[in-house]
Amino acid sequence: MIRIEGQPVLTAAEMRAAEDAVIATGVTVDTLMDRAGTAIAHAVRRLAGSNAILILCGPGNNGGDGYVAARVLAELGATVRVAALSEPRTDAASAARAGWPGPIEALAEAKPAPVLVDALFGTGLTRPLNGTSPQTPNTPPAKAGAQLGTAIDDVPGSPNWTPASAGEVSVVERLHTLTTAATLAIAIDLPSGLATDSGHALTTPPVFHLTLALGALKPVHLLQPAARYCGEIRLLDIGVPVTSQIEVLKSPHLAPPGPDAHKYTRGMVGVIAGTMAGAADLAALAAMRAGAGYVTLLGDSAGPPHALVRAAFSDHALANDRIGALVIGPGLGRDDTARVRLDAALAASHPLVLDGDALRLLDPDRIRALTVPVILTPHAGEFDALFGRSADDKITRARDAAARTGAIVVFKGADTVIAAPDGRVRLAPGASDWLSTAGTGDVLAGAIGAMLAAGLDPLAAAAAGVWLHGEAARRSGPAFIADDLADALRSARASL
Ligand SMILES: NC(=O)C1=CN([C@@H]2O[C@H](COP(=O)(O)OP(=O)(O)OC[C@H]3O[C@@H](n4cnc5c(N)ncnc54)[C@H](O)[C@@H]3O)[C@@H](O)[C@H]2O)[C@@H](O)CC1
Ligand SMILES: Nc1ncnc2c1ncn2[C@@H]1O[C@H](COP(=O)(O)OP(=O)(O)O)[C@@H](O)[C@H]1O
Ligand SMILES: [K+]
Repeated sequence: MIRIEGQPVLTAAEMRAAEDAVIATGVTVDTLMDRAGTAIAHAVRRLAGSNAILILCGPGNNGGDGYVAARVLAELGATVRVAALSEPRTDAASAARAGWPGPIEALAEAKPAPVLVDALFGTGLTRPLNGTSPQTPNTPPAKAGAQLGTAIDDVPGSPNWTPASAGEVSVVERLHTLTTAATLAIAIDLPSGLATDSGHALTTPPVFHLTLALGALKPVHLLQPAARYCGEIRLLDIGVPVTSQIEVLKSPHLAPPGPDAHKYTRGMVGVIAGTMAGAADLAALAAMRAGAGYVTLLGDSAGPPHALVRAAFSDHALANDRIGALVIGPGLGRDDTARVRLDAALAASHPLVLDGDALRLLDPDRIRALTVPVILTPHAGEFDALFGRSADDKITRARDAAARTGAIVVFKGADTVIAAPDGRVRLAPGASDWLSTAGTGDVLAGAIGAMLAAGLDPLAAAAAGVWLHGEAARRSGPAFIADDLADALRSARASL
């Protein structure tokens, strides 16, 4: 089981193409399935210990993986049962089923086991399991068992399919019941019911403890709301080479200061204050705690820390050519003073982190015209205001916005997506939900400013800032405030 940091992320079609490329070299689908099932069996064996295992197998190759895993688990001495939704519909899955020597129970009647393995549907699922229309994006997890529908013997989308009537047992209901009854619930490739590429739930699955991704991570493992059904995610190698412009965020390489360092070599950050001084203070504090050598706050502000160099806002102060990054937007306001300060900041030729109100005062064309490196850090509301609303997935939207503006776009949220104009993307694995408190975005802007001023290239700076921010939140536990988060950047940095 491989940890996910830094791993490439592939869409369902890209994964199929990667598999096809291997198949074109003479490796059979059955061999790939055998590798997947064997890797699953060894992972499940390690996790399950001596507990009994129930594997639910669907009609496609995800189900095929389940049959192979069952056979190998039995060979390893595990207590394992298999329950099937229907007959296999692919040759490879049929062969895998034929290789399972034990009985096959009907899903409708299967009794729970302490360890539940969901091999019902994987990347092939394109329709809701219950035949209803897809859920709206970003619907939070519903209560287990909330979506009912598919009859065991009828497969949605098939000519004979009809919605379940009273008395019939639905696939989704069985999946919820058996998963909830298990002490360990493991999804194969992805929880059945989720769409692979968009992060949407086609049908609400139960929440799993662990998902074993086969061959590569997929967007479903990182985008919300899908990611929160996956639990912990581990990758299994199935011998299929994969590359992608999209990667999971990984811990940055940040060198500590050397003996020849001084405050300016570590990076000078300018933070421009506005109507809400606290927000700029937080960004400045965060830049300091993330490791900047010198942070100056331009505008009205008071109070600690004493290490923060405060100065009145002026074109002269802005012209300091030691400034390696300018952060503008947190608490800036949208009044005439804000506009004047923003104009001056854009004219000052320093690399820019544009956040909060600065994003409300700008349009994509004006950002595109800038000749300095630019990092945008919109939350969903700011993103919609700047780029318009869209039904596209979050990766596509962030990429399009980066291409349109020529800037690095950090599209924030519980699933932060970082996109570069050349198409490279970094996906942050689920950060603490306690980040949903005022001021944490200001802290992120400051942390990214510190990374940019330290000389990292803009994509690396954005990625390092998001990583430090997420790690600081993890270390802060529950109910922290943005001030605590800024302070915790220090221990996040120390952990590297
Ligand atoms: N292609 C390959 O070479 C490999 C694929 N692997 C596995 O194969 C999976 C993908 O296999 P498949 O493409 O067969 O897809 P799935 O196993 O996800 O199942 C899709 C099957 O269900 C049907 N279906 C789609 N939507 C449905 C719905 N709403 N209700 C009922 N049936 C529905 C489809 O017609 C198809 O028969 C991966 O997730 C992975 O687990 C692995 O075995 C590794 C090798
Ligand atoms: N539920 C959540 N889980 C993880 N991270 C979150 C969640 N909600 C918000 N965040 C993160 O917290 C920060 C909030 O930023 P923002 O909305 O700009 O807040 P503010 O303007 O109050 O500073 C972003 O970095 C975002 O990615
Ligand atoms: K599955």
